[in-house]
Amino acid sequence: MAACTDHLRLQQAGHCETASSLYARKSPFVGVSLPLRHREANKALWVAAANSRGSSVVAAAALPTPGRSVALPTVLVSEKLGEGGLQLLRKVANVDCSYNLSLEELCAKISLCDALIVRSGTKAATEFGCLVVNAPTANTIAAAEHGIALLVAMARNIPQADSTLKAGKWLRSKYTGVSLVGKTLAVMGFGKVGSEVARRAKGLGMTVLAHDPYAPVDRAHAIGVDLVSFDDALAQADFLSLHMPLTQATSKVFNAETFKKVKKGVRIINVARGGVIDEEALLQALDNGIVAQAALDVFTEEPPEQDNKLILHENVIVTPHLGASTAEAQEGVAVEIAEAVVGALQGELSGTAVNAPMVPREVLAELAPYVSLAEKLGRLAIQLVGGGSGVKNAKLSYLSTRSKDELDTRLLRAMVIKGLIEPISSAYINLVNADHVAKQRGLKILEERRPFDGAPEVPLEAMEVKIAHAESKFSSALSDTGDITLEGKVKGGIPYLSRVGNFDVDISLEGSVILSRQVDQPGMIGKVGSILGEENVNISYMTVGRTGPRKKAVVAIGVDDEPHQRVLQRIGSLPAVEELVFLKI
Ligand SMILES: NC(=O)C1=CN([C@@H]2O[C@H](COP(=O)(O)OP(=O)(O)OC[C@H]3O[C@@H](n4cnc5c(N)ncnc54)[C@H](O)[C@@H]3O)[C@@H](O)[C@H]2O)C=CC1
Ligand SMILES: O=C(O)C(=O)COP(=O)(O)O
Repeated sequence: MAACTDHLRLQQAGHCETASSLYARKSPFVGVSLPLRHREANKALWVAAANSRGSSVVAAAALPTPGRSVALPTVLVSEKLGEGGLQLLRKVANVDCSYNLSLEELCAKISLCDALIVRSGTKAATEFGCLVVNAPTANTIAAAEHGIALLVAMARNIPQADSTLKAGKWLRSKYTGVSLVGKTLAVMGFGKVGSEVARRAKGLGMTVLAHDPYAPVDRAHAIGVDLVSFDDALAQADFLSLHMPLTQATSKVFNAETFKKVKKGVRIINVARGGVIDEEALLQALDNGIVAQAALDVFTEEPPEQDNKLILHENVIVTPHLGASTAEAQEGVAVEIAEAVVGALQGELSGTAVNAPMVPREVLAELAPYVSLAEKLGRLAIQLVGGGSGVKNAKLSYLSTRSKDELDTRLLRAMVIKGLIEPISSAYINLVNADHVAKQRGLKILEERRPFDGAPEVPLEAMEVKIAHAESKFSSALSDTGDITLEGKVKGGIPYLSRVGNFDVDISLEGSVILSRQVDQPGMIGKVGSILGEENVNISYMTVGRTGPRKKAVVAIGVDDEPHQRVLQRIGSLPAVEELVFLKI
């Protein structure tokens, strides 16, 4: 397969990241990962696939930064896209339609563009923080119609009869078919395509069952379909039509064991993904008559080898992944994907993202200051780590009136991870890849909600970030449990640091801050202020958090610029100052 070869070549050339290898089917777009890797870390890239399982990748830089704007974006369309979609794109972007690029050309171009639209199958890019969106609905009917077309064509041997007649043979008895009316069709996967197939099969007078562990019973009943177990579906079906996605759970789910459970002479249609069938096992089942016929639009490897025995089998009819290939579907898909890309380029969140949780726009607006707080807490916490203890566990606590359903913390968690990891790595982190990167680095994130009896319109009263069992270069940041502990709040839309370790503070989280622990005594603020004044460092604020009068105090001094090391040493050498740290916010 060309795509695989290209992928291999990329890997051999050392360009490709394993985790970002893209599921490629008809085209060499596996190479997408290469330019992603070589892009500037924070430059947006969006890739869109104009189909239901393919993908579009959106530089998730746009996600955690509400209101971010992209000036004159360039969209690379590297597979044919309907005119309606192109027109939409041209309104907001430079559109480069380059359909027959070599892998190298594609890679060169992609590094200069903001979005890439392809037709089939990417599912990675997560590692690079690129949001993947797709066009999941516009080809549903086309795929369902193709399923029905294959069902009927298979039952009546139409492809075989057609080709033999064209070869001059008039074979009437050889191609006696089977009737559909009264037969049982089991729809495996009762989603968008499966339910449309079911609807149409009922119109053909078939009894339709469906197996789908996640489908709502009501929706099935509304179409007059019973949901049954996998084994019941196999046991009852005269025809099996496959419409589930290819996942870990469905990979080769139709295998030698499965074929032992089917009615002898069952007929199978697959317009989903080749990988849901163990093709070797199907070939055997066809050879020994367990499966009478198969109609396949999709294959494990696409395009398949020319001598593929399954494809050449006389009881198998095939099409080259044509499920979505109607003029209407392609135009619909073009518009659907173009709208998703336009929205994404304008900083909106896509409703069709496949690799990121979707946060509705109104929720995003409400959470915006907390998003900033979360990142800053993470960023400060990591700067407080010292010694060789490492960072293995971070615990995030949300003090809120809201229940789990009412406060979606995924975005906040992602931003804490961003704050924790970005300062210590070259990773670019956003909502898409935060959990992935944390996991990759062995950083465990625990979340906890603490109920708060306050105004329900405030999403979050306070947020706490703890780095568990870490050594700190500022020991006052450690709570009693030995964790680096920071708590923050949002006041008037502005993020504040409200606690450091056991010390209550009140620090607006902007600029930079010098934290010092000292003995609470008269004259200290003046002394520190004079040093900073002499050194021409502008103070934006100074706050004192103390354990009690004349006991320990943590003084936070907001400064506009990073002071010279000498300045910090001068403050640190004041007799009352016990420890000192400079933190960039
Ligand atoms: N041949 C072609 O050109 C086309 C192929 N497709 C493929 O058809 C398949 C279905 O697409 P849609 O209906 O749009 O997706 P969908 O997401 O709407 O439906 C998939 C259904 O499968 C169900 N499912 C998941 N795991 C399952 C399992 N283990 N057993 C049974 N059901 C399971 C889900 O609950 C869902 O209801 C996909 O694989 C898609 O890629 C879609 C369009 C065109
Ligand atoms: O939408 C899907 O899942 C498809 O398989 C269609 O892919 P295509 O757009 O025909 O490359």
